Amino acid sequence: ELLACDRVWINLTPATMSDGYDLLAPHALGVKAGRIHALIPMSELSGPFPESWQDMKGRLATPGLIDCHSHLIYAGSRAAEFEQRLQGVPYAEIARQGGGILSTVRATRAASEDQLFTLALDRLKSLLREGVTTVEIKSGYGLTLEDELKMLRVARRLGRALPVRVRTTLLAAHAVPPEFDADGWVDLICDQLIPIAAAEGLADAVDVFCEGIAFNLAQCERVFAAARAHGLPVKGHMEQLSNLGGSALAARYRALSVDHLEHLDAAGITALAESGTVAVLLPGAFYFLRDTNLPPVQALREAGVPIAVASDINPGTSPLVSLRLAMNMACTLFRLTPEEALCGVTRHGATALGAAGLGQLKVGMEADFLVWSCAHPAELAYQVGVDQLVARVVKGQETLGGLA
Ligand SMILES: O=C(O)CC[C@@H]1NC(=O)NC1=O
Ligand SMILES: [Fe+3]
Repeated sequence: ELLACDRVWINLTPATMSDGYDLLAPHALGVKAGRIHALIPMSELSGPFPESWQDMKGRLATPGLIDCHSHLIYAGSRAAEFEQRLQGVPYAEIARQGGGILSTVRATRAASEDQLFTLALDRLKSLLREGVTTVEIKSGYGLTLEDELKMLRVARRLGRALPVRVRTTLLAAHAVPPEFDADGWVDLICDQLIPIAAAEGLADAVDVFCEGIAFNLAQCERVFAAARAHGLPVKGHMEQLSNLGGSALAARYRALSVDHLEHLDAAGITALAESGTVAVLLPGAFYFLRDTNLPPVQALREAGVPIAVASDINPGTSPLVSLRLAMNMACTLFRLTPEEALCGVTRHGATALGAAGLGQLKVGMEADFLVWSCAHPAELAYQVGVDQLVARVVKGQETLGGLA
């Protein structure tokens, strides 16, 4: 089996993530045509081994990390309003002064595709260096037909430029642009933007911000129905600041995921358990907003709802460009275990993107895996800011060299 492989790594200690860590004894891992072709215990092999088989000396191996929720592409900065907020200026006042999402919208509309690409590239490289091999990137700062499509094109271009899988999400229902009222903007999303994005293959999913300051249940349902009509799966920013019943609506549309969930209730949890929708926790926004209303983690566990963790990188509520920091916060703030946090950025992160072949070390899965210098997988959520990657393999190709 191993002799048939394009490339072989030996003496790996795999955390397969197929059921919790599922930490195995040392194995050999063989890759063929970008997929895991063999995963064999070293105890079943006897040397001498071919020179080309790379000896990883017993080091920990995990699936590539999956950041299933980011707003990585944007121009401008919200640092000034961060400073104002810390000085006690209320959100409403900042919004009245033109701050908030719409200030990022103005800067993103004014930026060219090239400028947005260059700005996002550095953020994306930071994620890749800490082990992210798949990232979801949303639109949502253009808020015109052309600028939303521009953002999705930049996302697709990022996936071609770097050794990473990019999943794109149309989040035009992120905020109401100044030129429309909410219903008028939802009309354009449903009648023009979703059809074009689907026809041009620019969007892998459609997302909404279901909130009092954004779009109501009826408007979100119109967007979901239009997405379904064009064969696109849906997801939603749900129950972040209040409970409009967004998660139950998303479950009715068999959404891939619902995200944030600080105000999720029992009815929503029951609906998610029935639909198989993933609960994506975004501790970066909770932390940065100094929120105190915790998502119902224990109730989600008891209902068997899969829990994922993501960065929610965005300039307003989570300017924290690190998935491992999000893992650490999911443990320290939301009391996930390190094992749940790692599952949340591998197997469950893959499910939140509908990416069946990703997120586990198993024969037949995509050959996206990482080799670490740390001894135990719990360290990945425990420690932040230390470069511990020894190898980063995407589609069976070693990629760390290209990220220097
Ligand atoms: O403030 C921003 O720029 C985005 C806020 C961000 N978007 C969303 O739907 N929820 C959030 O916290
Ligand atoms: Fe978000």
